[in-house]
This record gives sequence, C-alpha cells and structure tokens, in this order.
Amino acid sequence: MSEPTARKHTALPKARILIEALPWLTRHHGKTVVIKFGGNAMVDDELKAAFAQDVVFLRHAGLRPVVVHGGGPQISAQLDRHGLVSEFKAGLRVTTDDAMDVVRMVLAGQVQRELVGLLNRHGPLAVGMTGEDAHLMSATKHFAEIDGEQVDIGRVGQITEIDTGAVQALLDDGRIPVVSSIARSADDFDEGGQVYNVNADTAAAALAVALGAETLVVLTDVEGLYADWPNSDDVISKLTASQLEKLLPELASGMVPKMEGCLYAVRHGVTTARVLDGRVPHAILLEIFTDEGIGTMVLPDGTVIDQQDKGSKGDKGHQDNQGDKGEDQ
Ligand SMILES: Nc1ncnc2c1ncn2[C@@H]1O[C@H](COP(=O)(O)OP(=O)(O)O)[C@@H](O)[C@H]1O
Ligand SMILES: CC(=O)N[C@@H](CCC(=O)OP(=O)(O)O)C(=O)O
Repeated sequence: MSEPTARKHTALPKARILIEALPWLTRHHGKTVVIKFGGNAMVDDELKAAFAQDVVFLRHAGLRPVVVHGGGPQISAQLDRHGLVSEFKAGLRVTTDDAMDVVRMVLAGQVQRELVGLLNRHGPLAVGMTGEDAHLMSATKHFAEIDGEQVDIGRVGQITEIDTGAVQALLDDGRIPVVSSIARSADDFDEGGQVYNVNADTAAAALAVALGAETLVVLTDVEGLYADWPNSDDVISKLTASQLEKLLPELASGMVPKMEGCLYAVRHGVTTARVLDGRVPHAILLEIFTDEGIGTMVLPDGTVIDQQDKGSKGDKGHQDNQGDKGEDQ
C-alpha cells in the first residue's frame, strides 16, 4: 500500500519544475527569440548538443527561435592552417580578401553545418543560411574608429539593410533558421558585389531588431558582464540601456560588440537582451523558463519591474546595477 505514496512524493520536485515554467511558457509563447551562439561558447560536443536541445525545446514550447552563430576561434584556427595571421582592431578581425574566403568557408561551411546537423537530430527543423541568402543582410564597408581615426580593416561589413522575408517564412513554417554573419553589398555595381565579414554579435542584434524579436540572448564564455573586468568576477545581473551606455567606453575586446549589440537591440524595440554563460549546460532553458535568473540582463530605460523579475533575485556574486525599477513586460 505504501508504494504509490512513495512514488507520488518523488515525482513532486519534477512537477514543481514544470509548474515553475508555466508563467514563462505563457509569457514567451509565440515570441521570437534571437540566440547568438559565440564561437568561444562552442567548447565541447556535450555543450553543443545541450544547446541544440534547448533551441529545439524553445521551438516545441511555441517560441520562434532564430540562431545566429559566431566562430571567431574556429576562423583563427583555419587562418593559421593557411599560414594567415589573425589581427583584430577595435574588436573586429582585419579581413583581407584571402582571409574573407576562409571566414566564409568556416562560418557557412563548417560551424553553421555542424549546428544545423545537431538541431536536425531532433527532426527536420533547422535551415542554414548566410546574410547573402534572399538579401537577408546587406552591408557596406565598415571602417574601425581608433583614436578618432577611421582605419581600413578590409572586408568588414556594416549592415545597412535587413530583409527578413526568408527568415519569417521559415519561422512561419516551424523551422529554425541558423544564420552565418556574412553580408553582401547592397549595390553590386558600385561595390563590385563584395561579400563582407560581419561581427556575429552585431548581426544578431540587427536581426533581432528587424524581426521585432522579444528577446536577444547572447551565449558566450563568461558568466555575464563583469563590473570590473579583469579585476573582479562580480557579474552585473541587470542594467538599463542608459547605465550600459555609460559603461561602454570602459569595456574591452569581445564584450564591446556584444554590449553595443544589446544596447542597440533594447533601444530599438527588443524587450530584453541577455548575456549568458554558454559553458553552463542548458543555460537558455534556465534563463527563459525558470525563476533562476543567470547572466546579465539589459532592459530598456523606464520599464517597470515586477516581483517575477529574475535579475532582482540577487544571486551570489551578482551585482544589481539597476537604478530605476525596470521589467520586460
Ligand atoms: N567587462 C567584461 N565582462 C566580461 N567579459 C569581458 C569584459 N571585457 C572583456 N571581456 C572579454 O570578452 C570575452 C567575450 O567575447 P568574445 O571572446 O568575443 O566571445 P564570443 O566568441 O562568445 O563572441 C570574454 O571571454 C572576456 O575575455
Ligand atoms: C568582423 C569580425 O570580427 N567578424 C568575426 C565573425 C565571427 C564572430 O563574430 O565570431 P564570435 O562571435 O565567435 O566572436 C570574425 O571574423 O571573427
């Protein structure tokens, strides 16, 4: 007689986890979420497989996930094999014509293919594309600004236009678009039909805005935005657009395009931008479907926080940098 009772009790914690997800499922249902998977977060096969499970889970939970992937370390390794050096200026790769061929090959032919394969283990869901496909991303040449000077960094692009038609069609069809951050010049005659290397954080933010996404999630290889990097590992759990804008000049290396992208996103209609630790298995599910806020959340100015706000939980080691009470409703 005691057996059924014992079973009931052991099942309870699992049921609680599902029930905890209920308000978040309701809130995010039907919403578009753009997920940037950074090259540095793609550290091992188990994590990549867990990432794919999370994205497929989002899709089956009724969200509309779009993946934009990076691949900086993978490009650097391939350039090295070709005897080409990797040089970065203002956080962007100096991209010669020879390097551009390698960038395109690695992003579209290697990293994107691998992610599409992992997602499609779960069904015929993922479709890979680059910004070149169906005019998704048009760009013009980008010059890096260093000490007030415009510096030529080769075939690096700045997105000028996004045509979301193909991505929307895929989402409407229940697919998961997987996008490589390569763009083509808008005017083939003037610019010789160049393809450009676009930073993947910048591309993800621009796509999130163009799609009217609710959320931009950026997965990287740190816990979030550190308040005083590299001196301390206090993570800023949440901050407003204005607070982030003030911090931007102090940021370094890969965090610059990431946080600029988050700022651009929340200033142009995306409800929240989150930087998460891609080394934590299932970081996306934890962030989106549980009360356990992780990483850094950027909110638009002047929004109102409710009791469910994850950032306000003040996880150990996290620093609440929120001035006004904001929430992403
Ligand atoms: N304030 C900061 N907080 C966290 N990381 C920072 C900060 N400033 C610089 N970084 C660096 O930025 C890196 C993340 O950017 P990046 O290497 O481009 O990653 P990804 O491949 O995910 O785009 C971190 O590993 C860290 O070395
Ligand atoms: C212009 C520029 O820097 N492009 C990046 C594109 C890949 C990228 O952004 O990858 P992560 O997200 O892994 O850093 C590069 O060539 O490394």
